[in-house]
Amino acid sequence: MSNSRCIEKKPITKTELQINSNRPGRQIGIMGGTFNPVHIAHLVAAEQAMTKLRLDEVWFIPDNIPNLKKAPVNVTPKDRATMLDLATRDNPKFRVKLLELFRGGISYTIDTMRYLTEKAPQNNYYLIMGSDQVNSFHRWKDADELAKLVTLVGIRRPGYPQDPKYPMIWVDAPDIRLSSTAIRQAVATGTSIRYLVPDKVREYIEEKGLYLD
Ligand SMILES: Nc1ncnc2c1ncn2[C@@H]1O[C@H](COP(=O)(O)OP(=O)(O)OP(=O)(O)O)[C@@H](O)[C@H]1O
Ligand SMILES: O=C(O)c1ccc[n+]([C@@H]2O[C@H](COP(=O)([O-])O)[C@@H](O)[C@H]2O)c1
Repeated sequence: MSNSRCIEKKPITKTELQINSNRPGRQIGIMGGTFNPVHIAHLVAAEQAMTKLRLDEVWFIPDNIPNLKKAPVNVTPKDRATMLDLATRDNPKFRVKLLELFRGGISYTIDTMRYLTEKAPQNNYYLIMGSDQVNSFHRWKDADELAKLVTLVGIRRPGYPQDPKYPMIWVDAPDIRLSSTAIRQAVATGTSIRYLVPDKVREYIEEKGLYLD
């Protein structure tokens, strides 16, 4: 299978559904993010990539300090990880991995993927990202090496035209115009976030009084 194949906007065909069925090893999707907080677009992107690419699991990996954006304020890494756990618990194929939080410092995806590929070289890794990240991927640390270690998977994100500079697979998923920033702003202004995040995440945000200022 070629990495440069583009399945964007086309109906999924039988061949595409079988895309990974004969690749040896386990097929693991990696969904990295700050998840401040996790919202439904993260979950939809992961589920669509997992089912359409026939992945065995998706591992959600919250970053500690993000490289190219402002570090989260007024929320602890534990809060972000707990919300991720609450959001993914009912899906047996979704896993939360805290290795970037334990590693500390700025989270570079290359460090994570070097570690994972050394630890389990039999696995094939698929780095799932929205088109905002696709467009800035060339600025990531050691992007050339990273693009060789993993298969890059893009999910279209409203407001961010697709402009890939690296070969990748596009997975067609429903457009959801939503961001963690919008969730935080909604809470701060007293607007409902019901249905924008899983109920348990909303309850956690309310109980802990997160994002009120
Ligand atoms: N609405 C969306 N559609 C598709 N992909 C998304 C969407 N929101 C986030 N993603 C993707 O999910 C991953 C993690 O994103 P992140 O945790 O930074 O969320 P965010 O909503 O972009 O946060 P913030 O608003 O705080 O920057 C990234 O690859 C991002 O591109
Ligand atoms: O490794 C890098 O240089 C790098 C630069 C920007 C983003 N990332 C990763 O991309 C994922 C989404 O990032 P963000 O900023 O949208 O939360 C998250 O796992 C980040 O660690 C990684």
